[in-house]
Amino acid sequence: MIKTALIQNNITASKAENLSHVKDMISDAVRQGARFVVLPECFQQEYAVKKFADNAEELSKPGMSPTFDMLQASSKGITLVGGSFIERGPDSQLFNTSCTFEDGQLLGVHRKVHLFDVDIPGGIRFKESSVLAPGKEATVVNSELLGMKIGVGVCFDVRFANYAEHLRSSGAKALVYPGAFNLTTGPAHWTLLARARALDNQAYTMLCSPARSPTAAYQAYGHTIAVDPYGVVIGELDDKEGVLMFDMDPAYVDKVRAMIPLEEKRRVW
Ligand SMILES: NC(=O)CCC(=O)C(=O)O
Repeated sequence: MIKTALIQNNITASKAENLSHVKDMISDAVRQGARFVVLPECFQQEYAVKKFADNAEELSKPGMSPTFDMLQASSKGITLVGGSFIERGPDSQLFNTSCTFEDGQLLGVHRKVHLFDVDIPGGIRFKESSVLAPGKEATVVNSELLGMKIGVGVCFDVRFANYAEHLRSSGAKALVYPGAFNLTTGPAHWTLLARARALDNQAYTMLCSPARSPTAAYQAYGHTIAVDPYGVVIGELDDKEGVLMFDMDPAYVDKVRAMIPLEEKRRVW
């Protein structure tokens, strides 16, 4: 069994304060036995197009990313999907980037592939692509500590069934999406998408959101959720700060895949 903690943190206007707070939340979860920890999308800054460039950090230069450094230091003895933060890439392009660490080592870097561009009258308008560039790679990391492969996407990536299918066919037994849905699409689609990705791929599926901040321009939906490979919701938070802890059993993935052998039956059209 893998004790897993999905952290749903409050976000303030101070990046330094957010980093220190999340560092403490990770330490608490580890003290409670967590071996696998997941953080939300943009866990250290407000999710707002106008604020992306000011908060961007370069990964390529040692010491240039306080977020990278905090995540690396916090991953001692555990596996950590470090939510996401805005990365300034080698050509000054900005990416919404998720770094996964294991015991101080960087396991993988996922740059959000599908950017969140929507226009829902009376609901929400958002255009990530006005400032961010899309990543090009799918990301599956091989965790030695957990003895399994984990597929990583960021938020809007969860809407694309073919992306999740690619992660599963690359060996992932768990699909992890740091995310920050909103009050329009959250109630409509968040739980449905988590269950759909889990059921289609017979994989543990986790969507990890920041808590809702009533004063922020972008109201995150919260509702961090974990679903098992049979499509059953293991647990879901409300919109307040909290930690969702549960046990993940990689053998249960094999069991579900053996009981309902979708891979064997799959036909390509
Ligand atoms: N941060 C995001 O990608 C938000 C995605 C979202 O809210 C959606 O409805 O999709």
